[in-house]
Amino acid sequence: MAPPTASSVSGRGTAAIGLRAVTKTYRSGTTALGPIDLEIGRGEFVSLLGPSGCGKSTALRIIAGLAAPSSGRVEVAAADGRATGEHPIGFVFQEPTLMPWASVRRNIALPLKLAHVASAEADRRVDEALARVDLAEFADAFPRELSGGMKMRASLARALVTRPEVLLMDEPFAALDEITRFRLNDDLLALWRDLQMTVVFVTHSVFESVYLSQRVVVMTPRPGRIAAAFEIDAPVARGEEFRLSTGYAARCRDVSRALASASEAVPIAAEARA
Ligand SMILES: Nc1ncnc2c1ncn2[C@@H]1O[C@H](COP(=O)(O)OP(=O)(O)OP(=O)(O)O)[C@@H](O)[C@H]1O
Repeated sequence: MAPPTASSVSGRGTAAIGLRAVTKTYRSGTTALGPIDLEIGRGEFVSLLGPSGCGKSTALRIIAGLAAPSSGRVEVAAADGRATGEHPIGFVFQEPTLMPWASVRRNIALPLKLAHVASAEADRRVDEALARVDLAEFADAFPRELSGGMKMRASLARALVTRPEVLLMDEPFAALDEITRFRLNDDLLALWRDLQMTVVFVTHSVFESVYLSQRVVVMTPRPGRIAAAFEIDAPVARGEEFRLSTGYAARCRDVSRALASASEAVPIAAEARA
């Protein structure tokens, strides 16, 4: 596994992430991605939306430095002066991937333990992360004692404990029921505003992408390219009122149409070959 990339994009204004003509072809011969050019501003909330298998996770893994691009360049800006155990990038996966034999507290502390953070400081930061995701009361519980939504909160806390500037989320709420998903959407937006992180959020859901994002990037089927991008020019503070508004419905319709037309743009023969 390649170490996470955190080279500077200084000189590009407020960009946090830059993908320049990035492609990815796996050793199996599958071309998953690109070329993709994408710039994401510091503090921006961007969703990558596309059909299954279009390369969304691949793009996220490349940004995280968990996979290398086959060609092109990836730049992730990171402020200098990080303390031990801090990391510019946090990653939340679709599965909470908690250690079943360890308490919530020990699961969240894991990245700090791996970074040899002193235990008093680690305890302080774990407490802070637990409070942020509203799990303080469950610090000593084991994952099997948590609901799906709580497991995902624990997974989110584990990503926050390293105080990332960029949070990458790969369909984190896809397996949750709708009520829990809505609640976590709102909690995530509150965290994003409070912590002023840059968030890149992968989802299949048009509704979720429009609700959460400042910008929705629509991808084509594999190999994933950018088919369209939509600025969601709604107030940063969203909620039930936004979800029920005609503006929200209209934006969802536009994004949905773009997604459908991006999918139709791929010739059947090319699809069959891919
Ligand atoms: N490690 C790998 N080796 C070979 N092929 C891979 C690997 N990872 C992903 N792929 C292939 O690359 C393509 C894109 O996969 P990726 O997981 O990035 O898509 P996705 O848009 O995130 O899909 P989904 O929405 O279903 O999670 C798929 O065809 C997948 O089979």
